[in-house]
Amino acid sequence: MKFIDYPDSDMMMMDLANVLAGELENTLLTHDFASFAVPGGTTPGPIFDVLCAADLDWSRVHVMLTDERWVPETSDRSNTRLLRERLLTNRAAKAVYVPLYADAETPEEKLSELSDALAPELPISVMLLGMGADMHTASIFPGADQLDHALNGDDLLVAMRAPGAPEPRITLSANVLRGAMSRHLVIVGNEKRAALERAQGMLPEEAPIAAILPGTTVHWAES
Ligand SMILES: O=C1O[C@H](COP(=O)(O)O)[C@@H](O)[C@H](O)[C@H]1O
Repeated sequence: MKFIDYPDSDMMMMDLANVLAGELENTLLTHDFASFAVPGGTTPGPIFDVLCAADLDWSRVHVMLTDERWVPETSDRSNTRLLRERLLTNRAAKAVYVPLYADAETPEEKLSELSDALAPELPISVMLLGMGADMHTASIFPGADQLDHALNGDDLLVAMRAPGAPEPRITLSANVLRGAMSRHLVIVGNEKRAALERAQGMLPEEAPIAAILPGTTVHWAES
């Protein structure tokens, strides 16, 4: 794991957006398309605001979420909504979007359909992850009903429910996350830094982020 400590989060978001744009550009030099996985939640919005204006051939960038909350796009909790409002806009409006949500009561009903659409996009070319203070990443939560399946199974996508998540989730499995050619984790604040430090001495069953850390570049700013 490589750890980069930034003077402030504005600088971090700007720098990281440029790093991600550079990696996508490099991928497009040698591949027909680049697959790009990003988190939802409260952290990545400012990165998306910069990245969406990057001068890239976005029509060859396939954007997907690392995980989704099983709520319609009209909900404030929808990660898809965040993406549409802040990443898939400006120049990046030309990107191909690979959904992790479809209209159904439960994620299980759409798992096989969404997995089939995801398979041709793998391995992920460039990935950005987030992390909660409880050490979950994507939607792989400590205490989740399908934790072992998400950490150790071969499926691409896993549907799960967890005490720390107010709604059902769908998440890329640890296997898919670890397969990404380039892996970045972005976190802000001392609470998450301390959680990350603790996670390094823990099993993935207690601290799911630990399953993805080897080979990942961590970007951190205090505030
Ligand atoms: O629920 C989620 O949480 C994590 C962390 O979110 P943050 O608000 O603490 O940045 C996020 O990475 C994940 O995509 C999201 O669904």
